[in-house]
Amino acid sequence: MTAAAVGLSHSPLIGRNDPAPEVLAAVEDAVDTARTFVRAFDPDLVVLYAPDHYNGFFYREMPPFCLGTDANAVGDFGSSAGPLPVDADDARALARGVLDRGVDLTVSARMTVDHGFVQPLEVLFGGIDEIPVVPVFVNGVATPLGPVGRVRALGAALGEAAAALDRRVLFLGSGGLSHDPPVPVLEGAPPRVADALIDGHPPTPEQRARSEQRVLEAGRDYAAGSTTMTPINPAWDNLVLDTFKSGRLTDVDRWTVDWMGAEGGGSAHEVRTWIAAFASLAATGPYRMTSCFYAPIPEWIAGFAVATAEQEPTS
Ligand SMILES: O=C(O)/C=C/c1cccc(O)c1O
Ligand SMILES: [Fe+2]
Repeated sequence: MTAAAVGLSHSPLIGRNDPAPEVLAAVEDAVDTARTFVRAFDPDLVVLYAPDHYNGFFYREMPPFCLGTDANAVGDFGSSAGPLPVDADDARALARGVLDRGVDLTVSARMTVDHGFVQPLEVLFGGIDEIPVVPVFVNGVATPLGPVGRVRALGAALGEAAAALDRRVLFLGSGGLSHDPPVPVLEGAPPRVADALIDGHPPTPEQRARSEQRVLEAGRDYAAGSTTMTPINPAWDNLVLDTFKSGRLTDVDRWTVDWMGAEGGGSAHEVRTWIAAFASLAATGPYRMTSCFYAPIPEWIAGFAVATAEQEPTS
């Protein structure tokens, strides 16, 4: 088995509320580097760790992690809708492997996913149906959140399980780093919002348009410096990236949920997907980061990063 990892921030505001042309050009360069890396690695399976934004997972049952043996994208914010090409046999084998290693994993035979899963597939592969995937939801939005060390344990267990497959596996983490978009919060929500967060009534097109407009306006406020949300925190983002670069992944076991939220805002927990992806790669042997780009991009409400990593060659 051969493995590599990519971490990639997502934002539904890409293409809708863009930063200055020179920032956009730097992002495009970095994403191009990641695309070239992925093309050269030539994966035949992507294990995709991503969060959800109350499109597929709700408080009626909110698992910390969930692996899909089948998945369908809702098409929020203009992202692609429809089925993901899930490799169900590999998905089942990986689920068994994770459970055998003592990590309690929920399995879904009909997972619903949103832009968190779709955007990295579109950006790196040109669409959602270009490569077999195993989608793994990692809750990074809905509190309460469990210990960060359990996310590392999930990633490590899945990496060990993947090592038994005769595959070229790309572990892909979607989200982060510091950012605080207006994602609804159950605690203190008015009854209509609370019902939607618990039961997940599919929004009408008008409701979806209104909530997407709210995110767009939040991006404009962020860029104008008039936001009341937690600002992007480049110092914290660089600490997080340095942790992945150094390979000292056990450091994350000391990261608390409160500390992450205070430093990086309500959606900084999306970086859990990166932790899982790098822990999976680390479980296959020593790795090295081959590229790492970072820019604070308030227009996208994103401490935006893209990083690639490969296994150290064995001598
Ligand atoms: O409202 C949502 O569903 C999410 C918005 C968002 C905005 C910026 C960065 C992100 O990671 C997001 O998910
Ligand atoms: Fe997100």
